[in-house]
Amino acid sequence: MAENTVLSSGSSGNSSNSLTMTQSIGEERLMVAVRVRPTANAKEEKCIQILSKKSLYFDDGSKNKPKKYVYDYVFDEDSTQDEVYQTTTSPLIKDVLQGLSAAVFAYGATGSGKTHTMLGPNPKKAATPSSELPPKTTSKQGDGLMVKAIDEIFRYVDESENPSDFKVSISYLEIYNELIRDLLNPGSPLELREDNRGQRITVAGLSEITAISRQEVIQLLLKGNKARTMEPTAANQTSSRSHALLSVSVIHRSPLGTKLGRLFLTDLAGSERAKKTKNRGKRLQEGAHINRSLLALGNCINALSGGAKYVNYRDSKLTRLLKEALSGRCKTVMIAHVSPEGQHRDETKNTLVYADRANHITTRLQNPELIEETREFPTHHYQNLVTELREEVNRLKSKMLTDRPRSGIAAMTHITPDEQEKKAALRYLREQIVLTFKQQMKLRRRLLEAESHLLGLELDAERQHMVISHWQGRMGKLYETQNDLDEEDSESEGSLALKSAWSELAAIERESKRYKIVREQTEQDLEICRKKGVALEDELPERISSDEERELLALLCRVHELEADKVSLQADRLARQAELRRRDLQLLRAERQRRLCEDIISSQRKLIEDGKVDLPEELRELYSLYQQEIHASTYNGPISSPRELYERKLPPIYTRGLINSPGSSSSSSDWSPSPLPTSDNHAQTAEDPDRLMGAPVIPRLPSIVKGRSSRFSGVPSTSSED
Ligand SMILES: Nc1ncnc2c1ncn2[C@@H]1O[C@H](COP(=O)(O)OP(=O)(O)OP(=O)(O)O)[C@@H](O)[C@H]1O
Repeated sequence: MAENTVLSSGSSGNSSNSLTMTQSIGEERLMVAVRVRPTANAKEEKCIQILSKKSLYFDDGSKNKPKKYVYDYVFDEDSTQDEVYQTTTSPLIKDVLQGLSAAVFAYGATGSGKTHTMLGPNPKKAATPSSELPPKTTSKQGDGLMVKAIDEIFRYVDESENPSDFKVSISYLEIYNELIRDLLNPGSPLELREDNRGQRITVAGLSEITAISRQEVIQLLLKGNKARTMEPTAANQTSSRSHALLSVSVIHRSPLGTKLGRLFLTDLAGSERAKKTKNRGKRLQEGAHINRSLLALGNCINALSGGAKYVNYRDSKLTRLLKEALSGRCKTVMIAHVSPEGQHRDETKNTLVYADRANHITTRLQNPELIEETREFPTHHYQNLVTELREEVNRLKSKMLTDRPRSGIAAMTHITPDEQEKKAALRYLREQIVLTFKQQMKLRRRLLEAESHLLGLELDAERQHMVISHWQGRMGKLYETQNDLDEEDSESEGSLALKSAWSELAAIERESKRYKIVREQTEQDLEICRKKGVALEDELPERISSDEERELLALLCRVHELEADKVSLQADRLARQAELRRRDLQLLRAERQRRLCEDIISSQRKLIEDGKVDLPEELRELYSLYQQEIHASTYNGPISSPRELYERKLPPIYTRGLINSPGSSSSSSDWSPSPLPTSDNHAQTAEDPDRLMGAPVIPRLPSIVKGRSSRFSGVPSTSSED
């Protein structure tokens, strides 16, 4: 399935990659607000006294004077949801719509009010039901920040000149016991992945659902909240046992380019003390996981606020996901939550200290990114499908549970002709439904295969383009089409390779066209088949009145379940394959760049030696190091200095391609690189320079790519071995 980037502004999860606009527009301090929740017991002694809208006193219960803490904002017990939203989150919405990333996270001990702030007083009813609100109306007072933010984004989009230029999508996940679960499409735990530089964190298979209205997003949010792990504990009747991360992406297309802005809203689970929460067994284990990840977060905050060069984000999934929000290209707000009662003094102190440290963290803001829609594997189609199927399963299951049939024996003893006819009709219906599903499965498989094949063809085409530009570079001439080349009538190695690449390209294009038609046709067939399935399901009896009907529903459930699992597995497999192919291509590019670098170095070397320029020592060393890297196999025995390595042990950098390159009057016979190595290697080297540098032809293809070259019949492969 798709790999959706979470708190990383480097790329969108669904279909976009960042382009080059990464100019920094300055550092931005992480904004910290503290919200004090209302006291449960007014008579109880308090450990917090609010001084102003930015400061408070904390009394640690000792004889020491209360300590003053200053933050960007302090919200007192009477603060409203609206006030908190307007101050902390609303200013970020404009940035997100301009293409920036922003994050808000709620921090605090268990029961301190994080979920209340993020989701409202009743998280499982996340928002005022949409039916009660006209489409353009803002959320109600009690709604949490998540709903209010979504509301504002859609208000902006709806009021813009061209609402269709915007695309809003969301993903919602929870981290429970160090496992990542998709809240919009609950299933097995998802994997975290990061690119090879550890910069971009993605969640493989996380659904990212595009929504067209506020109502739709809020429905999704509600669905996610229902799926979230919440349990009563002694400290909080509705304790969130997981960290929840909602990501809202806004893509804005304009004549100037496409911008991607993202808002990340995080409701962290609360830190807790086993003694206080009186948790046992499963709850205790959850608490341990929660505390461990929050400890990791605390360590990151400590390191970042202290200006540490190295910050360890790897200790928990939470910190890996929050990395971008804490240190990356993101405007970030932390809302720390505290309870004012004296009995929560220790937790409150911890939170205030963390919040104080977080106040010193800075993030690097960047100009809005222009993004380019790239050829990501199109998994959203499958994710939606899986979601639909799972919803259907739930609907059918709940129908089976609520509708009790008459006893089977009773039904058997009194079968009337009318009932017999009904049974036969039901059997027929069952056969038809199964048949339609089989057909749908077949079509979906064909569609997936067509998508995968098309993706492979695109990569093949890119490979051929690389081959073409490689040879064009070597021959010093641009051939726009194969015709240009035909006119030349040359039989040189380069011309032949170019001709072959152009003809492969033409074959790939033909094949792509053919598969696009197949894909279109399959999509149409699938739609017809799907409608037929829906019509058949409509014929199902309204209420279950017999065991046969119950069995039929059970069968349907099973078919849907199998289908959902299958589609999700297939999509996952194809996405992985696509990723492997993409990596193959990256390897090819790197290899090609390496060869170009070798050519450049050889060329410069030749100039230096022809001109009898005395080499500076550093350059000699660099040559030696370079040669040692590339030709480690030619190294034979210890050496005392880099100079010796350069002069005595290693052959020169020298390629046949260079000699034949345009603009070079030299040939292998008239340029004898000097100083030549004195070792035995040299004899071989002079005779066969390609032994050293590899043949200056088409880059070597990794085996996976090679294996796929027979994708279309009659077209020769162009790997280096050809
Ligand atoms: N500002 C507030 N106004 C009114 N009620 C609040 C406020 N903050 C919290 N509460 C109430 O206190 C209770 C605990 O709050 P909440 O569930 O939000 O805590 P939490 O920090 O998310 O806890 P946990 O980490 O255990 O999930 C809830 O019943 C909530 O409605």
